[in-house]
Amino acid sequence: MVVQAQEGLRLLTGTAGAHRVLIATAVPAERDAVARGVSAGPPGIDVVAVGVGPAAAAAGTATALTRAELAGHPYTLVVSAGIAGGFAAPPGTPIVADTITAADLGAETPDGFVPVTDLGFGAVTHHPPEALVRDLAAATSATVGTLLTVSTVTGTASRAALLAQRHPGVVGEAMEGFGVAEAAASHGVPAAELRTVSNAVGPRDRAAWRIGDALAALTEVFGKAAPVLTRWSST
Ligand SMILES: O=C(O)c1cccc(C(=O)CC[C@H]2O[C@@H](n3cnc4c(=O)[nH]cnc43)[C@H](O)[C@@H]2O)c1
Repeated sequence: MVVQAQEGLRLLTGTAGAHRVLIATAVPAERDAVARGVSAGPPGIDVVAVGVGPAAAAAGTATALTRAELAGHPYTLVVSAGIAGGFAAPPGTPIVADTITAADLGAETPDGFVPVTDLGFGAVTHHPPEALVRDLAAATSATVGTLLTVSTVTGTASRAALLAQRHPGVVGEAMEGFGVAEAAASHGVPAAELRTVSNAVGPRDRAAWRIGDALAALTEVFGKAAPVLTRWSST
């Protein structure tokens, strides 16, 4: 069911209730894959496509959160979802973030990259609730680790190696997680990130992206995750 629509923003499968989950994807194909997965599960989960990149993700997520608050049925949990590049995991693998980090939010200096937090500004990392990460990983068999948010898709082996060295425990990169988490934090709502791998992070080879496999896996993963998300958002 389409609850609300505006340019580039559609909410699906929603019901009004005390506890509601907002899932934010980048593109409509990801939204539809996730919506197929959660449609057989418990009610109270909305899926919205917010656009590609951290800025679009933050704006779209904040808009959906504000609308829900004004309508008197606020969200109690937000999830960034979609496909992702994997650092070691093969295509189709589910990955869940215990750490959501903006990998390129900072300054380049002669001594290397400096995150904005070291410059005295803002945040570069969000930590989803530990119990939620554990429960999602158990339900979906996802690999747990750091999910990076980048504004530029990694396209060389040297950049991939640099990110892996800078972020021990990294499992994947995508382009929205940090924006979604920033919007959630500004509304006092916990955030998580759950994705499936479509490609290896490294030398650019768009023809090797297994988008169909990753989207099919996304549907399966969110079918398993839906009861966890609903249960967790009501505790
Ligand atoms: O072309 C299609 O049919 C299609 C269907 C679904 C999704 C797409 C995308 O291109 C989604 C872009 C989205 O994917 C994330 N992503 C995936 N791999 C990476 C990566 O290696 N590095 C960074 N981001 C990646 C990202 O969140 C994009 O927003 C196309």
